[in-house]
Amino acid sequence: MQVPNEGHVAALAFPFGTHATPLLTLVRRLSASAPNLKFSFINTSKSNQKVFSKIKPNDYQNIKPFNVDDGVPEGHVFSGDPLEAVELFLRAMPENFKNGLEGAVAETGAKITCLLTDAFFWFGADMGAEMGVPWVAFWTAAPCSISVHMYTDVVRNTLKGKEENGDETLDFIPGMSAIRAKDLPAGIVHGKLEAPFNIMVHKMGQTLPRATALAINSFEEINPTITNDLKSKLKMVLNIGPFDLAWPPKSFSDESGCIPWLDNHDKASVAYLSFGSLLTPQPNELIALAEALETQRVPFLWSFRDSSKLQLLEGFLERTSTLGKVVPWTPQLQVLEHPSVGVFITHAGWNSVSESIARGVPMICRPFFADQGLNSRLVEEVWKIGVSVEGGNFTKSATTKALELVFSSGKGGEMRENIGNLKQKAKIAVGSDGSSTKNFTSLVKVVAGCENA
Ligand SMILES: O=c1ccn([C@@H]2O[C@H](COP(=O)(O)OP(=O)(O)O[C@H]3O[C@H](CO)[C@@H](O)[C@H](O)[C@H]3O)[C@@H](O)[C@H]2O)c(=O)[nH]1
Repeated sequence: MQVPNEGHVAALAFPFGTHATPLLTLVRRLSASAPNLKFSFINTSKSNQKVFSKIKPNDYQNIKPFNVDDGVPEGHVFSGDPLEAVELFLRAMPENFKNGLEGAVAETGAKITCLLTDAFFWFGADMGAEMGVPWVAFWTAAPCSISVHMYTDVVRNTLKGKEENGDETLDFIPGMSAIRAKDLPAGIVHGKLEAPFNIMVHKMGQTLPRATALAINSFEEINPTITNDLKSKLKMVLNIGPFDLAWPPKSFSDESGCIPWLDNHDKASVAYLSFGSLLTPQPNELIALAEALETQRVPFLWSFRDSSKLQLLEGFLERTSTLGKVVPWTPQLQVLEHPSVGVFITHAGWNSVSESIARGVPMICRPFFADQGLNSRLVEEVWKIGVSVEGGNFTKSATTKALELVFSSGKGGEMRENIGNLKQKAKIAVGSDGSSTKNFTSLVKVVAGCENA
């Protein structure tokens, strides 16, 4: 493919959760495929520091980070509500990004030729149109979750007056017959529909048909019906993942010694626990989870990010010091790759689910918010590669039951077989002739402005 000598791609990042990291991964891959193009990565200073600190300067030579206002007023004291920082940022949008774009143009001396944004940023459609450049939206989660945001009005109209216990299924949407109203993210039929975040994702669903392309960190074969339906509604749908299989990181750090610890365990015997970059379960759930692990004598490796809550596990930590290992952060990809890991106890954030699929590890899901309920339902009911904790939260009995199911029942064997098959499909998708590889080539053409080349 001939890539033009000029071009300046501006990437606009959502600075919360695991959003900016996959966008930067994508930008790095694009810049490796189109080294003649300039890339500006526009994000808050805090998030830029975090995501760029994980990579070496050599790995982003033609990518320049630019900082934008995070919307936090001077001297602001946070209340402790995790959504507060998000809402302040949403209020600062899109003006902060407009300033960021101006700064990127002024400093590089190159006008923008393509706008690549987190799909949340519905205003990318107008910005792209004003600049006369393509708007490429990037969805960091599964095809299923973008689909529910596209169908929000249909779901609201169809379920109006019917929603009693949340068991109504979305069988009126292609590929969604297993999804129940109660699996949906808040803001579609339940929760505060007028909350700023929910307004943003609603607008996103309405605006995406204007995007030149939608790139997704997934692969077509995982939900072909949903992907085909999206293709019928959008100009170009490009599943280009799973990223961690397509472009595995070159190195990793294991400061807490997780891998040597796993080396000392039997095949498929360990439960790995992590709840992503944002969450820690409530104290009663942490205690119930710990009790189940201890009683079942399941060796465990626990990524426990909020050290202030560790005191809740006093006693347990001492009693289980030879059974388990609790660390502040793990090299998750390498952990899931390790043959000793037999199950992943997860909040079902999309990156975690996708990484577990790509490494063939069945899951026990305890979803909290956003797309996590949908992902858990897909894991349990559609792909049959794991189970959700009964009753929706960790109790000792529900966790014990889930552990027994995965480790000691025939169903656990079926889950391992099913996830092995899905893993193979993922590998084929990112192989030289696979669907994700071909889609990525199409994306490079769009971003480089030579989609007809
Ligand atoms: O000890 C750890 C814990 C996590 N991770 C990594 O952190 C990421 C966590 O991502 P994810 O599982 O998606 O969780 P969140 O950080 O909670 O992700 C937010 O963003 C996701 C993508 O949009 C959504 O699916 C989630 O619901 C939302 O909470 C993964 O890549 C993990 O490999 C580590 O490397 N080590």
